[in-house]
Amino acid sequence: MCTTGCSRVIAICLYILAGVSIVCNIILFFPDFSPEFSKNDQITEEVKYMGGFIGGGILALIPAIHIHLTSSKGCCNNRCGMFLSIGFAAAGVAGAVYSLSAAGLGLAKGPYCEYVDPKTPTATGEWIRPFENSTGSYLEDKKLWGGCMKPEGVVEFNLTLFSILLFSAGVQLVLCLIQMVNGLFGCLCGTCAGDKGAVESREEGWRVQVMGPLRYRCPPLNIQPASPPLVSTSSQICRPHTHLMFLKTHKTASSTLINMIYRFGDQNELRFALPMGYLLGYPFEFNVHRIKGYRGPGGGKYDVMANHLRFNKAEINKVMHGDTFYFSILRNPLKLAESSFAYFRDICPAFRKAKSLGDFANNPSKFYNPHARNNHYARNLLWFDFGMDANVNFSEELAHRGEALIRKTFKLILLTEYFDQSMVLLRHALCWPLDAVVSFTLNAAIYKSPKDKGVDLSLTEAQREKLREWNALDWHLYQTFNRSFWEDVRRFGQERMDQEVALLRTRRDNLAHICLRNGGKRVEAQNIRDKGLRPYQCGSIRILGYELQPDLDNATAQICMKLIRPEMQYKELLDAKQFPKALSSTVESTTATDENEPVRIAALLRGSGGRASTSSGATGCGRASTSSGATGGGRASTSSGATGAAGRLPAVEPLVAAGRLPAVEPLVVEVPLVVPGPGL
Ligand SMILES: Nc1ncnc2c1ncn2[C@@H]1O[C@H](COP(=O)(O)OS(=O)(=O)O)[C@@H](OP(=O)(O)O)[C@H]1O
Repeated sequence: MCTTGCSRVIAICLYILAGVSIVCNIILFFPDFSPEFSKNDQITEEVKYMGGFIGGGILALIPAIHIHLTSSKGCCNNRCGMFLSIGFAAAGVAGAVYSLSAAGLGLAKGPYCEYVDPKTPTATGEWIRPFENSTGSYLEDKKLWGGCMKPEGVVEFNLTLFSILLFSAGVQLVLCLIQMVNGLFGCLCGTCAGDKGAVESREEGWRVQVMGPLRYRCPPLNIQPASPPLVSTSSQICRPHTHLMFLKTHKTASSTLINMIYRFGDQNELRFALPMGYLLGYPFEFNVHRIKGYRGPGGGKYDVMANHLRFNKAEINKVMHGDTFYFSILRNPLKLAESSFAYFRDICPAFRKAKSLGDFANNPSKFYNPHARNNHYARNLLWFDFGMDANVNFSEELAHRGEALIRKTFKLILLTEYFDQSMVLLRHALCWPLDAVVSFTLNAAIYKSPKDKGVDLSLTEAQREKLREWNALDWHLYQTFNRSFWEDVRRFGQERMDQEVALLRTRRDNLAHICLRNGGKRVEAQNIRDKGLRPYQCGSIRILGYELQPDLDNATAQICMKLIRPEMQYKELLDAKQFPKALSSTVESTTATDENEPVRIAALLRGSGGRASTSSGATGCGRASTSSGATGGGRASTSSGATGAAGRLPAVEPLVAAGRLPAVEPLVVEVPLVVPGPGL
């Protein structure tokens, strides 16, 4: 029997015994079943102590109720409930001892009665406790009992009821002691329900258990967390997550990540919350009306939300499933500032006014107007993307509050600098196959090339420090989530992590060898022959892409294309798939452009060589709305004939089957998705 079952048996026994004790104690007030003797104060002190009522009754009932709750679904069927049951059981022990003592004394001293000594039957009776000093020996000599004239049969009455009380208090004592041990086991080892009943969150190392209107605080116990582990073990059976919300933070490798998410969703027919253009209302806080085709509360939930948006939990909740897995990625704010400075320089006034990143770092406030449009790219950009006010002064309290808010919702925070380790954690958290998280670095820029005049990103140590201070809220997030990240890695196992990272890298090398020209050397957009594979260019910075190996057969080309298809083209492909009738003109007519989004993608998709013109009045690199220039609703054509038509493209298995790619052991998947296997 497990701890829960044991609790149930104990609770039921305690209920019965408490009831018996209360009834016996009450009856003891009425010898000869008459109220007369109580009225005349002709009952013993032991009855008046009410050991059976208070000790064996009330003090046993309270633990019984709690112990019962630990055994049934609800508030207390968890480690915390079990821990508390130890205290309740201790109260039960105290009650039982009290009842036991009162009953023992009552038995030993005998009843109060009108007594006539049997040796002198003619004498008149007097109200005394005739056996008070007999230390219980009167119980063996029944002849003495006859001396008690009134109340009639009081010795038997006394004997029976106190014996019952004595017995039940003894059993209660044993039961409560057992529950103390059982509670300790339940607390250390978990209940049969595996703590499912509790709604738990972490707060300063204390676990808070919400129990209806009550809140229990349990001391931190040095035991494994009761919640399921973040990562699965290789032998664990798990079910792939298909409800995802990825907060696509800026300049953090989020385009590489979204490629994986697109691939997986595409492969498994997931429903995406797609933007009308390329942003879900960014930089304004997310609002459900930014989702293309949103039909109101009855329009059903989305499986995946991943495009750039400013986080707004309440709105996101309206359209995402309750079990959605929230995750995001952070980057060292200094590296992020370099990337952001280079990429957003043309649209962010604070950056534009500065001669170099170092110049900006020397005195950011000189260049920064918090009210100017697009200046959010210049300060605490991560904090801003998470939906918080990035312009407030740093304080420890604020930083911790922001951190706590993020922790409350986001199950996993990845790090750009440890991208491969992040992918291992992610794939285990999501129960995805290895191939679903193999990727090539997308959206990478080349700076400091002689051609990139004007983008000087060099920093002195003092300037670095100033930038850290300027982005203090982001710096706090990065540091704290960096710590948790490595705690997760430690829990996962460093050796296991190293093995999986090596496997992931080998897989990437294999795929690069098969798929990519020059073994995966990155190429400037205008040199990519297949115009559909040219990445979007922003401002004066060069964003690199890849070329496919020439002479790939059609099936292989289609597999490989998915890995390097730039974000916008992939989004258009998914859009065309999800809104089949909304090809070209229809898409265009139903698409409202975000106020802040420039219209530049058309040139890209038409294949103008990558660098989008800003002459259309476009104000920035915010990923424009689609246009009729999107070939076939965004179906980027390729020179190799892999058209990327809307519909499912083959996964990597054909490459494995053909012996070109080694097989890898997948996680054991409990329920296969629509299409089992790697999500390429
Ligand atoms: N796998 C991997 N590992 C490490 N770094 C990577 C990876 N993939 C992309 N990147 C770098 O991420 C930067 C682009 O970030 P985003 O794609 O998030 O940018 S965007 O906000 O969507 O425009 C960009 O950084 P910079 O080159 O410094 O600008 C990319 O090089």
